[in-house]
Amino acid sequence: MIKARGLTKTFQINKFTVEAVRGIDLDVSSGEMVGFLGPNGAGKSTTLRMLTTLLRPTSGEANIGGCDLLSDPAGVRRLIGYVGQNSSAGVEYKVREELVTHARLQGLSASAARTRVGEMLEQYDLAGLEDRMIGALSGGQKRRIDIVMGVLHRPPVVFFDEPSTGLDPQSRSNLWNHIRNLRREHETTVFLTTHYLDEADSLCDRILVIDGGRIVAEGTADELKAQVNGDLVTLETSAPAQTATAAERLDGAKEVTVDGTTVRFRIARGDSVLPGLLRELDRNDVDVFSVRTSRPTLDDVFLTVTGRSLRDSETAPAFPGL
Ligand SMILES: Nc1ncnc2c1ncn2[C@@H]1O[C@H](COP(=O)(O)OP(=O)(O)OP(=O)(O)O)[C@@H](O)[C@H]1O
Repeated sequence: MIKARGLTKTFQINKFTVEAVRGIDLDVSSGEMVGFLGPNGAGKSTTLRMLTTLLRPTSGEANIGGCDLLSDPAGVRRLIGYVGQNSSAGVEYKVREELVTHARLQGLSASAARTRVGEMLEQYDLAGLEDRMIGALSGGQKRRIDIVMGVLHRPPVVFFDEPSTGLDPQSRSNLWNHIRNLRREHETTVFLTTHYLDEADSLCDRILVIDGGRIVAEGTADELKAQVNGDLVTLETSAPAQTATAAERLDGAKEVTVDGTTVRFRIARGDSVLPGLLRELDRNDVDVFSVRTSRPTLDDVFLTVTGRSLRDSETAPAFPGL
């Protein structure tokens, strides 16, 4: 349903060149839900804007449902819905009038537009708000209006750009249910960008990790987690240096780090090696205040494939191409 080969986008700002997207290949099947995960400035929105015909690629090719991005942009637009980062709904309009106008622009007749908007308002828990001004709605309600605007015409492919940014946890989980329903009810293909690992983990069949304009990892959440070697063991002790030395001696222990009183390391089957380590520390009069083992997360995947944590990357340079 979505196919791209060698997609690139280079921006020229004065004498600087920003290589925002550096050759991306994509194959998304019909009905698949794919997450495009990466830190700020990784190239997610630029890729999305190219795939939705909002931005012309510098090179490469792509098609959506068989319609070529460059030679048939109108065909692409008929097949897609796009929910951008910023709301496109007019804040000074009433909910129903804005949505009906939007449905009419999508080619629905006046009566079909009214019927469709009524159904969507029910479905997206917006019934009763028909005559409220959009500007006076809550963040979660506005986000649901954005989604309704993106899917009113029942497109087979919907692109979401960071759908839940700025929402509280309850609104996020509510929004996720609406995104899941799109596939359940209409077999919609969903392609979404996010920097929330839990969002990608919870919603997506497949995750593409993008960093510096390139796809650096790809797979299901489980496949990606399996690339990270071992569980993360975290200990708080009275003698961190001694604890780190003991951890380093364990067969297969990796990435041993000390941070204050906290010692962390990775090892396969962390639960089974801990008793021996704790006995040794006890024999050496080291007090252990707490112990935790955790299975790899998508954050660990990001760290493994890019060498940086996704959170640290929030402060990554704005111009990775330089
Ligand atoms: N119109 C533009 N002109 C110049 N540079 C741009 C433009 N749009 C994006 N960039 C640069 O391209 C790179 C990729 O930006 P992009 O918005 O695609 O990243 P992103 O992964 O979507 O980030 P975020 O999570 O912050 O939205 C960044 O370095 C950004 O500064």
